[in-house]
This record gives sequence, structure tokens and C-alpha cells, in this order.
Amino acid sequence: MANVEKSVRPDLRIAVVGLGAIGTRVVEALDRGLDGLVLSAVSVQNPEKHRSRLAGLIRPPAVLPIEALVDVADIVIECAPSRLVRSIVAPFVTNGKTAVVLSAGALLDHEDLIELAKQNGGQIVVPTGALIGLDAVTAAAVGKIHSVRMVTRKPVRGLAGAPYIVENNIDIERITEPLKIFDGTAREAAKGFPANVNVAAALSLAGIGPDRTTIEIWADPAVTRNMHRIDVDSDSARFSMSIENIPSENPKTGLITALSVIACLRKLRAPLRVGT
Ligand SMILES: NC(=O)C1=CN([C@@H]2O[C@H](COP(=O)(O)OP(=O)(O)OC[C@H]3O[C@@H](n4cnc5c(N)ncnc54)[C@H](OP(=O)(O)O)[C@@H]3O)[C@@H](O)[C@H]2O)C=CC1
Ligand SMILES: O=C([O-])CC(=O)C(=O)O
Repeated sequence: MANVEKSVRPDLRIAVVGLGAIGTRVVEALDRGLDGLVLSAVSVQNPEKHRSRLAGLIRPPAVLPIEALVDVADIVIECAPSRLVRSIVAPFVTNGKTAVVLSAGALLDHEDLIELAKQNGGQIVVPTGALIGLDAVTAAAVGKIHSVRMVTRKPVRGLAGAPYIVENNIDIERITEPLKIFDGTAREAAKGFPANVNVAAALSLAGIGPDRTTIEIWADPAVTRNMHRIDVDSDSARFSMSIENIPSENPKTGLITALSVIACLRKLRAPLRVGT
């Protein structure tokens, strides 16, 4: 048999911004080894807080300011507060590179980043994150989607402090029964709940956009999980999906979110990709 030389592609260099509930798990998975990927750098608010954990990694990455990451990475993964999205994404997509965005709600306020990516050959990737079924929603969107409706139900801890709750003086701390605190569009929800319903923003970007995707948000003292139910009606299929997320150490963030990012990274170099 002919000796076929295996073509070797250089590893993709990954930078991670934020070492909270999501970033820490992603960094650890990269350090344990994901085919064809290497963790080159991280960016955090308080490097001292993360020093010993990073030193314990097999291959400790460089700790750099956000603006230095583009020089040492091909892909940046944003796992940080939503206000940082622009500063993280813009340098990468301007240089034809990829930015994986978790704070999906912020993209609705910075939609020009998508145009910036288009003009420069970059790409913004929004993983399914804490949600479910974005493969089916993107497929249905190739045809015509009539409606997308989402209902989110969270423990009080998963919603406390959201700007919409504070601005409207809604007292959720002492509720004893489920309380509907919001009913509106995904765009309005992203403004009022920037750290609580990125899922609604991701759903809207996959489907019919932030002004036609609607969401109800309930605070429910009886639930312990972050629960999302989605109903989609389209000209190819009608489907309903629901997920009950176990909160991570950040009560707003489901444990599955970091796993979704790791699965997304695995697909980058996998010999078999399943799902759109
Ligand atoms: N798309 C989805 O499905 C989901 C999205 N999310 C979103 O993902 C994002 C990350 O979530 P999560 O991991 O739970 O958040 P955490 O609050 O647990 O972690 C945020 C991290 O950001 C870091 N950070 C803060 N300021 C800066 C800065 N100036 N430079 C660099 N790093 C900084 C913090 O650093 P330090 O530790 O030093 O303070 C912290 O490590 C949030 O916006 C969240 O809303 C969450 C769940 C689901
Ligand atoms: O969308 C978010 O920001 C977080 C969320 O609802 C979840 O983790 O279930």
C-alpha cells in the first residue's frame, strides 16, 4: 500500500476571557487536551485571584490584557460580563479571526460586529449554551418560521439583581408563588436581564430575530433549576423543546453552558460532526 503522508494542520490557538463558571471549565478542558487546539492565553479582571489555579494547569497559559489576545490566538472565547463583548470580539473579527460569544444578549446591542466580521472574513460563533435545539431552529429558518415563543422559569437566585427587576422595584425576594415578571421581546429581555437570558438572544439570532421572538420570564420559588421551554411554528415543522438546567456556582448560569462550549470546540477539528 502506498505510504500516504498525513497532512498536519497547525493547532488552533485559543484565548479565553473570564474565568468564572464557564471560562474555568473551558480552560480546564483545553488543558486536558482537545484535538488540534491549544490554550494560548487567558484574560481576567483580577489575575491574583486565579494565579494558583492557573499555575496548577499542565500548560499554564499567558495572562494578558484583552487587547493583547489577538496577537497570540486564532479564536477568542468570551465568558465575561456582557459589557466587554465589543472589546473582545472586534479585534478578532477585524483580523479575520473567530470570536465565540457567550454573552449573546450583548450582540443585539452591537449588531455592527456581525457586519465587521462579514467585511473582514471573521466569524462570530454563538454556541447553543444553556439552551437546546438551535440546530432545529436554524434549519426551520431556512424555510419560514411563523413564531418562536419562549418561557423561562428560574429560582429567585437566578434572577436577583437584574436591571429590569431593580428599575421596576419588583420585590422577588419574598415571593411565595410563581410570579411572571416580564413578557416581551428577546431584544427587550436582553436589555432588562443581560446576565439571565442570553438564551433568548441566541434563540432569536438563530430564528426570526430579536423583535419577533417573544419571552416570558417567571420567578418561581418552587424550582431549583433554570428552566426554558420553547415553542416554534414554521412551514416545515412545529416543535416544542424544554430544558431544566442545574445551576453552576453562578446561580444565573446553567452547568451545561460550559459543556456546550467544549462540545463546540471539539467540533472544530473533529473527523465526524453530528448536528448542524
Ligand atoms: N449563552 C448562554 O447560553 C449563556 C451565557 N452566559 C453568559 O456568559 C457570560 C459568562 O458567564 P459566567 O461564566 O457564568 O460568569 P461569571 O460571573 O461566573 O464569570 C465572569 C468572569 O469574567 C471575568 N471578568 C470580569 N471583568 C473582566 C475584565 N475586565 N477582563 C477580563 N475578565 C473579566 C471575571 O473575572 P474575575 O474572576 O477576575 O472577577 C470572571 O472570571 C455572562 O455574560 C453570562 O451572562 C451564561 C449562561 C448561559
Ligand atoms: O441564558 C443565560 O444567560 C443563562 C440561563 O438562562 C441558563 O443558564 O439557563
